[in-house]
Amino acid sequence: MTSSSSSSSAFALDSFSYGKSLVRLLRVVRDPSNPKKQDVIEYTVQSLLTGPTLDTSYTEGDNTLVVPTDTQKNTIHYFAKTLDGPSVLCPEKFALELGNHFVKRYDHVTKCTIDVIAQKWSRIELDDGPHPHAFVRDGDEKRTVFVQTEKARVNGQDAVVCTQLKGGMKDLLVLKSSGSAFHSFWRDEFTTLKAVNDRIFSTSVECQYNFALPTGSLSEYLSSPTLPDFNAISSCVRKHTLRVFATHESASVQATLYLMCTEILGDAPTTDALVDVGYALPNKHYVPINLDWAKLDNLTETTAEVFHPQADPSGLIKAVVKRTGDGGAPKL
Ligand SMILES: O=c1[nH]c(=O)c2[nH]c(=O)[nH]c2[nH]1
Repeated sequence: MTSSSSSSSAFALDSFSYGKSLVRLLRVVRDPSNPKKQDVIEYTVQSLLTGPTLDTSYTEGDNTLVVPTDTQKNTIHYFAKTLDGPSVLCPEKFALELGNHFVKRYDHVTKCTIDVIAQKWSRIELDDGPHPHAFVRDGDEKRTVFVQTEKARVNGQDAVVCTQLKGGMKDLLVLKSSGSAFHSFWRDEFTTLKAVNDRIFSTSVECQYNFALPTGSLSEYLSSPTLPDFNAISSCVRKHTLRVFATHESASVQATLYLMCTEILGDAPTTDALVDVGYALPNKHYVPINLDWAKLDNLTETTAEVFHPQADPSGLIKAVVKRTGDGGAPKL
């Protein structure tokens, strides 16, 4: 059936949002007392707006209320330029400022989501200390932020509130060549996997954590002295992730993942602002290469030295751990 012959009453617009993705920017922040001492951040930002009266932009081609995606991109650039150093250098604060703006500025925009991906630019360390304005991309790892903001009534007043606030990281590639086992698993007629006491464990860490949501308006939260130290929490998550990965005598990816989460949540007070921590860990397989043809033993746990990195398939182990007292059985 062509669209012209179908009845429009058979359809209802169910959900919609629109905005700009892949808005890339680099911001330089100069130290006022020494302009050659600088910080940089490089962000890839996405904004998505929605609101009930925007439905006619889809159903009737009515653009009257459409804040163009180009305007959203300009706004992201404007905030990157005008926010002070501490706000722009922290991706959570940057995302919250944008989410607050889009919902506050436009009466008909009732909800907004902001995604920020922060690239890694580390200061170059020289023999005589850190360089004031030279940086190195020392890894693919990125810091991630997801913010959702909405219109609401707070203490009888119109306000913008934050309904989701997530930090995280992704693309942190790690490998350990020992200290990882996998045995005693379920066996049936489909099983060919051999149990191992020692194997290579490699994963590209993706981690996401939910911050406790502000109870009042977002404007109040952003100017509050008790705002969490988002940068310190990010460093803390990274530190525990790497420490647990390196030191845990791993029974499985699952067991290491769970320990990472509990170690992070247990690191009070640094992480008291977190309500949960979750990971998605691909198990990137390395398979010993058969060198029997050369009469070289390379296939046992103790003799395997040359491995084939497998592009695919990989395992994928995911879980979220929250503090107890939140109630409820695990969501499967
Ligand atoms: O740590 C692991 N967990 C699994 O669930 C699994 N499954 C598998 O084949 N290898 C592994 N390794």
